[in-house]
Amino acid sequence: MPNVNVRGPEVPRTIEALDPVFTVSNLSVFYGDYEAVRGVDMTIGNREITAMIGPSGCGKSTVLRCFNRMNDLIPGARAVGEILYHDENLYGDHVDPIEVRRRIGMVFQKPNPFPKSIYDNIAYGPRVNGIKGNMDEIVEEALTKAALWDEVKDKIKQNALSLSGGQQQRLCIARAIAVKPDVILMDEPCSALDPIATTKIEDLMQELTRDYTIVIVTHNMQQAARVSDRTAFFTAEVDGAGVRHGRLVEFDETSRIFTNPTDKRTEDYITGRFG
Ligand SMILES: Nc1ncnc2c1ncn2[C@@H]1O[C@H](COP(=O)(O)OP(=O)(O)OP(=O)(O)O)[C@@H](O)[C@H]1O
Repeated sequence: MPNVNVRGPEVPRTIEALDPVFTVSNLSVFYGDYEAVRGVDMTIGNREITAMIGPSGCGKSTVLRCFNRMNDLIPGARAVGEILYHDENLYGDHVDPIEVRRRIGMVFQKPNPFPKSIYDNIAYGPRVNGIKGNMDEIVEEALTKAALWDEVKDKIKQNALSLSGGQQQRLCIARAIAVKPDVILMDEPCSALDPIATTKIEDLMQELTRDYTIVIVTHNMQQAARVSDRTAFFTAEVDGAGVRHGRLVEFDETSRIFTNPTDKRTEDYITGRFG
């Protein structure tokens, strides 16, 4: 079991990350010459929910996108440092980013179903990935796991855009599940949803954590406190030249981050004094 230094500046502490899926070491991410995030060390535990919180622009989404190499698709974006995925270098020469994105799915802030039937939204990924099996069963299983089957089973050929926002987001989660991922990344998945739809997604996350590892970026601290096992608090620091860089301030079990954080900046943020 590797021990990971937690970036708790004055009093560095260590936590033991059980069975890490990702081990991030000294990760910096650039957009062109701009170093958006600097020197991140963290581990993502298997079948855990890890939340990334912090004020706007501190690099949460940037780091999240490194976990499935989505930043590769942004011209000029570059990750430096190391991310191990199950002990393998995620950015190694032999690694296929398409396969990475199948294993490590992503759900975005705004539900983005294809303008196709509910059925075809789910079936698309398995088809293009050559997943074998009875497609009807694959579709039903994914929708069931995403807690949507009962609501849509009678209108499976209907256009997905006819669903409510919350249903569309669960459809996007079902779509991610259908290609049999290992990890699901979620970038503010509830920010466009009402409280009831948000609760459904949060309940769903708790269910999904039995089978999947989840990393979520959220602006909602209560959400991080409610759903996650570990929390990473990021902030932006201004360097001598006046340039802002995202930094990971503190990473620990969620209960500790919210009750007894090590760093004053974390405390100020979670108590609402900052951000
Ligand atoms: N595609 C891009 N090109 C250039 N700069 C970018 C790009 N995406 C993000 N940045 C910059 O990187 C920094 C971190 O942005 P990022 O979106 O990761 O932060 P965040 O913490 O997720 O913010 P928010 O909470 O507002 O979504 C910001 O200064 C942002 O302007």
